[in-house]
Amino acid sequence: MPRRGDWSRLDESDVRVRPGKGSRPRSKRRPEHADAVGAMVVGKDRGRWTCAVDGDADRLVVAMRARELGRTPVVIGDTVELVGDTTGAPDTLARIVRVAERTSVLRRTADDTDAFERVVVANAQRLLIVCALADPPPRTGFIDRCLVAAYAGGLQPTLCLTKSDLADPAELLAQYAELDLPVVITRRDQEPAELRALITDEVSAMVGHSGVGKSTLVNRLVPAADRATGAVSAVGKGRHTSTSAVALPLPDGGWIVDTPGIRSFGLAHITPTDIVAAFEEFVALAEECPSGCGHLGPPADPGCMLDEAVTTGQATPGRLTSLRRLLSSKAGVDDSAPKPD
Ligand SMILES: Nc1nc2c(ncn2[C@@H]2O[C@H](COP(=O)(O)OP(=O)(O)OP(=O)(O)O)[C@@H](O)[C@H]2O)c(=O)[nH]1
Ligand SMILES: [Zn+2]
Repeated sequence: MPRRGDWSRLDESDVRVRPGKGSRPRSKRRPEHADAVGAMVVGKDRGRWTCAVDGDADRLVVAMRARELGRTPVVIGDTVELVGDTTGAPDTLARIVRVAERTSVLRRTADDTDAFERVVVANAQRLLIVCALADPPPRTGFIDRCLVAAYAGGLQPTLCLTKSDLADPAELLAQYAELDLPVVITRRDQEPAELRALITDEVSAMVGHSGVGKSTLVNRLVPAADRATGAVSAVGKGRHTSTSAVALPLPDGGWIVDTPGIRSFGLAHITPTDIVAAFEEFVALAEECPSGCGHLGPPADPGCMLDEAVTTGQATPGRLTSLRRLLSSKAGVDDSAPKPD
């Protein structure tokens, strides 16, 4: 359900996974791959990818990247084609020969040794932003950055507020009321039925600070997590949490992708326009703004037209405040990134 995002500005690595066009002849190997099987990447570990054939969690195959793909990034959630031994029998290894164009991308910020922002999850429909109502206290700065990353990457953001036995959600909810976000509230001692219903049959990526209760939720949602992830990664086992993302199959269909390695999101390439695109009632006015307008309003952007939407009643003041908060979270320094585990 990628509703937003400008796919013409993907990073260099995305370009290569696009289907070839133009006059270059198709690879000679292609007929050989006529029997390739489709699969979804559900795990990644040291040059090996675990793939679910036809998206079936019971048909896991370990694969390597075929040489012809070069260094084409292959990430969790990617739709790939496999050749070779795709039985999934022990000690077999298939080859990934194609990676489909992505419908959404969740990026993390490059670390010090990385020149580029990296896609960590592809094709997820939803970003579950997990935030505890207390212990640790909610950090709206982090939530806002997650929202920006979701809007820009084409994922539907959803707020998942945990530990409702410890604090009342009303105050936090009020801050997000204008965003039309799906919100679910959970607590350890209750079945997360509402959340389960929401994410079944979808691919959801999950993010949140350490200690907010992600593992507690995942164990509730995916009782068989260990079995399904097999050799690739052990998520939900406390301190030994892997730093790479892994997709876990939901019992009634769909996948949840835990992203323990994400400390902050790649927002560097996101423009104010990308964020405004998620706020439909402001889109037309934003086009009348002076070029380069950051849409923050005075004093930063004195010529900004967005206030006009409020004056004319097209938008509520709360929507504009919410939009500008997201715009400044992108512009500002993130002081609320989760610390490494
Ligand atoms: N009171 C209360 N405590 C909870 C709730 N959910 C989780 N906890 C506790 O919060 C602590 C952290 O929960 P985890 O599920 O390990 O949190 P996490 O987000 O997976 O943390 P990392 O593994 O560090 O990323 C544990 O002691 C949980 O028992 C809840 O709804 N209410
Ligand atoms: Zn403007």
